Amino acid sequence: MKQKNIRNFSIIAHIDHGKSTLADRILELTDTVQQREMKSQLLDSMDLERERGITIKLNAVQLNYHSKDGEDYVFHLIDTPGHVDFTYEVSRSLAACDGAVLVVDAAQGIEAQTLANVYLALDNDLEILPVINKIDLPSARADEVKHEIEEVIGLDASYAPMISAKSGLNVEDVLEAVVKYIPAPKGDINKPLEALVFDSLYDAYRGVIAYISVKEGRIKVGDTIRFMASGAEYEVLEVGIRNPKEVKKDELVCGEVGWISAAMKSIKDVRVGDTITTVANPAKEPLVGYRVMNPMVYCGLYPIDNAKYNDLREALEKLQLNDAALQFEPETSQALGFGFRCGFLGLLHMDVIQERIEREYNIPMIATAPSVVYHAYLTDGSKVLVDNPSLLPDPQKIDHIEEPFVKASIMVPNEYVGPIMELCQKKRGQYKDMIYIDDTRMNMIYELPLGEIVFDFFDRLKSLSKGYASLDYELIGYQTSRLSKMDILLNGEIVDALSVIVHRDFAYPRGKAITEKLKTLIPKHQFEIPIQAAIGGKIIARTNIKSLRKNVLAKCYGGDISRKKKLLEKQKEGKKRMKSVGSVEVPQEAFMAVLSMEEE
Ligand SMILES: Nc1nc2c(ncn2[C@@H]2O[C@H](COP(=O)(O)OP(=O)(O)OP(=O)(O)O)[C@@H](O)[C@H]2O)c(=O)[nH]1
Repeated sequence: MKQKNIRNFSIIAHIDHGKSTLADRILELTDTVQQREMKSQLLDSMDLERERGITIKLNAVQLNYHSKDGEDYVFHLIDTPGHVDFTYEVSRSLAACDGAVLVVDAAQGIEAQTLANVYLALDNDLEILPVINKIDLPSARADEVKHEIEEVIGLDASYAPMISAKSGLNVEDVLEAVVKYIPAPKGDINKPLEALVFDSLYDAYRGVIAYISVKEGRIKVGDTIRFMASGAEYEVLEVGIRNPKEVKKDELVCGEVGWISAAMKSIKDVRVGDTITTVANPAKEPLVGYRVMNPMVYCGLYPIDNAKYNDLREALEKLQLNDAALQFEPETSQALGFGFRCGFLGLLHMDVIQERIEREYNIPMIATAPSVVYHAYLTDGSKVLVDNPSLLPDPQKIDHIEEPFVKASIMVPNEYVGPIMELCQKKRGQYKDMIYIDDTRMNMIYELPLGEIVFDFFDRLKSLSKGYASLDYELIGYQTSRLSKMDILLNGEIVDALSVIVHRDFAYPRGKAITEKLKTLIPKHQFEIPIQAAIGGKIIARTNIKSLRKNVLAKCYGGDISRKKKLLEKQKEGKKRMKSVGSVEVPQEAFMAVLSMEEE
């Protein structure tokens, strides 16, 4: 295929605006494979991949399109992850493209992730092609949304296709616009190889498969390649494309997007954003944009049953094969025993991993509340990174503490601006800017501590705005804050897994809220249990869980032994998720109590 007839693009959108639906329609419209055949082929390869323990990722599909201009085109449709946790991965996937189809819901208009994605696409110098979707909806206001795109983003939307991805209406216009407006890749086949790694996955038989976009030169079977950032060298064993089935080829040349295998053992050698070149004729400079990803959020994962400790380690190791961003190391907690401290890119990443361990590996766990990474500067001049609040050094030794801050952009209908400003203030936000999107909506810009966002910020935002607010954020750096460790004592003993780092101005209300919340979550025992919150040994809040009255079962159910059994059975069921901390049985929810608190 001539390079001028290749088009490499992604679809970008705010969540639920119809990205996947449009991608499905495009797959059907391009004659790569017949619709029915495609489905069965896809399933086949998915089964195979399941057996091998890899997740199917339709991350780069090659499609053939016969355009109305009479020419044949090859499209590479590159998928992007759909969440702010994966901004870096999204940006690398976009870097593999020359253009982006921007899908905007005709009823919802522009939202926070619409803008965030547009900025990422512009950073990568992509041509952006706006598409108005869901024009079949009665609430669609396509012309207004077009106007919004022009006003807020500054794109010419006059030629934007107006489609219904659901019914297929006008979807062909999108393909024609891709041909017309998205530029062909520019590379030179005679230059040294420069191939961008934009994704990877682990295959138990072949090792790591790297997904690449060849920007300059060519890559073929038998080449010895070098990853310019990691320095790893391998001999290429296979190259190919997906259509969506895997198809092997002899080589990939500039402008093409596909995969390579080279018996690569570790995903750490194959970093997203790295540049592949050949050892024989290396490129002088790597492609721009490579970054090492560091986890932003940490939590402890502890098996409820201590005997499952090794199973948990194996599960984490397996997940890590496919997920270079996941980090973990063993840790011990006085309260919870042996477990792992795990690092994640964000809260969604954390939830996904926790869920997979429980569902796919069947290991019931206690997860501690997520924490960000604090920088503690000690009086002796040294600096300690603290990702577990219980390990914050002795206050006497600390000179000051810094915490990560994000720039948050919150898009919200006008009527909710007041309550949301109040929320941001409560969360220690610094107001930066307010941008009018149209007559009805604003984009509020705040700087907020990441530590407050990992608390209940997002849930509060959604409930205050009846679901209408959308949020996007990016890390902007570290700032000094007046922070202290707050310990929680159950029955007089500190429970290390419940320690949190709090701002001193908020310590009292938070201490009160946490103790009250724990009171509702921890079941009654045969004895009274005091719950206390303390900072540096000083108790700042306290409450009690009253003891059970004796013989409560006997009293309620008299001699009815079967009902009593049922009740005990039920309690046992509930206990699965409990961990004995000293003499107190603590349920999983309690460790997350700090996350879901209504303050005051
Ligand atoms: N009425 C109508 N609904 C649509 C249209 N396109 C998509 N939808 C619906 O909108 C919802 C979201 O569509 P998806 O394609 O899953 O959206 P997405 O952007 O891929 O969402 P994520 O995968 O969650 O990021 C689904 O229920 C679709 O059926 C359309 O043209 N008209």
